[in-house]
Amino acid sequence: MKGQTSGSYTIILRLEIEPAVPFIRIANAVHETGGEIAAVDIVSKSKNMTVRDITVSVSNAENEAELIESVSKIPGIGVVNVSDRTFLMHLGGKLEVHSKVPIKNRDDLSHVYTPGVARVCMALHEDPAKAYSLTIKRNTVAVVTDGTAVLGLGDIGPIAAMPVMEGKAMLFKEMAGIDSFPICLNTKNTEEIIAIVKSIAPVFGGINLEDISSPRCFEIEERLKRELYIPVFHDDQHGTAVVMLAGLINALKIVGKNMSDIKVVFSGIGAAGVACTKMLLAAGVKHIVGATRSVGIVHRGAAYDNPMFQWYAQHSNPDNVTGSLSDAIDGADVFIGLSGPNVITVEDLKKMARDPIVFAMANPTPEILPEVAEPYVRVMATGRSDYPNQLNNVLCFPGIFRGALDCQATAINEEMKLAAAYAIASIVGEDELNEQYIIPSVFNNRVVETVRKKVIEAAMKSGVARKIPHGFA
Ligand SMILES: NC(=O)c1ccc[n+]([C@@H]2O[C@H](COP(=O)([O-])OP(=O)(O)OC[C@H]3O[C@@H](n4cnc5c(N)ncnc54)[C@H](O)[C@@H]3O)[C@@H](O)[C@H]2O)c1
Ligand SMILES: O=C(O)C[C@H](O)C(=O)O
Ligand SMILES: [Mg+2]
Repeated sequence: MKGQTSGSYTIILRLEIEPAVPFIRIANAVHETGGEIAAVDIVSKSKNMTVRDITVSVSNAENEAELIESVSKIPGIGVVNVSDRTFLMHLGGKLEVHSKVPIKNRDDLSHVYTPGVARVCMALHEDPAKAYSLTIKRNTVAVVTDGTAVLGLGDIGPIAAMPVMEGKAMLFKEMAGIDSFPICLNTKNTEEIIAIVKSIAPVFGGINLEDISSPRCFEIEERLKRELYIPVFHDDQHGTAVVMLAGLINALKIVGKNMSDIKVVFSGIGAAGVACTKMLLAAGVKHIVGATRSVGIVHRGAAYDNPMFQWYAQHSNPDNVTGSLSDAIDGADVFIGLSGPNVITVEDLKKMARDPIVFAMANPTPEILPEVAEPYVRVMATGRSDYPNQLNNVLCFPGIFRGALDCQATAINEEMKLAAAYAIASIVGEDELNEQYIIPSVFNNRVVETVRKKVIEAAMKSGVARKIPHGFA
């Protein structure tokens, strides 16, 4: 099946090629099945045979199978092996632990371990606050999941969640120098998760909850925030809301509309959808309508099992309309997707108000693909790195935790989140802003530093900072 290829789905075909076979035969077979050749390398060459590695971008698994079959049918070609670049990058996992102090001799050992270590233990026993200077606590964050809402893949369990959590830990380190590691829990029980996180908290300077499904995620976070004295932050709620608001602040400048006048439609009222709705209400949006696959448009008068839907009905949908997502989208200025793949169509987009803004943020497959939506929208964004305007919580969590850890904040509060959103939005200058550039790149090295600075200022102002970092008065 032909489709849009993606840099994130790349296979390497190792081929034995007889001398009589012209390379164009292979190139044609790849092209005709919708693949794109990214690189060609020679592995070995003899009189009778050349072995080459052909790196090809494909669109999906079906496309991959079709392409391999087509190439293997060419007379004089043997497919030796097919490897997947993404899988290769996961071999052995993506993280390891390094020690900061060399242990070369007995003397070193006697300081970092028995007997010297005992004196440090007793100093901490007398004053546990010294953990911030004498242990890894001040720079270490736990990435905690139960594997119930992994990206848009749903409840795939704690083991299958590992690659995402290792990825988050890598991003903490690479972007903000924060040490973190994945804690994937084999329980979905709210009380058990709360108890486990509280029990492991002594090691950590902060807790990043990740991919825990709603509505359990709301209670887990609320309770941990109340019962722990370190920042607890559910990334899918607040990281997403911060980045979405940053993107919307800039997108509205392009279309010349105000927060207070727009109608925003949400697909997905889970962790991310609810937090983004709360963020927009705080930013002055008055007309929000939310819909989910299970209950359609959430409205007053209906009885919902999910307590968050009751809250949502009270705080949205001013005209109390009923129906499906497709009904909700009529006349909307902004669509925000935090649900699942391909839930809206071009027909839905055609019903939107002038200059539609579409944030299709479900991962890995958005609510509508940019190449399908683009002719009908003014500003398009997704959560992915292979399209312009990547609205992904990675723009927030490294910087917001960097700031919180550096001032030893007891919490990450509303003021800090709002400050982070405006900080991210401000990185795109007025002269740079355009439909394809509403949000800075994840690789823009000003993001983490700008967010950190604004978050520390907000933490100090709102009274949650326990330490004033250098350069802040
Ligand atoms: N871009 C980002 O930074 C970012 C951040 C967080 C979440 N997300 C994406 O948002 C989505 C929801 O995440 P969450 O943490 O809120 O999960 P969640 O489990 O808390 O909520 C999921 C919500 O989406 C709805 N939904 C799920 N699949 C659907 C489908 N196929 N069609 C219609 N509705 C569907 C559910 O009914 C529910 O309301 C995921 O796809 C996730 O990848 C993106
Ligand atoms: O992991 C991501 O890419 C973003 C977000 O946390 C998600 O769950 O989709
Ligand atoms: Mg997530």
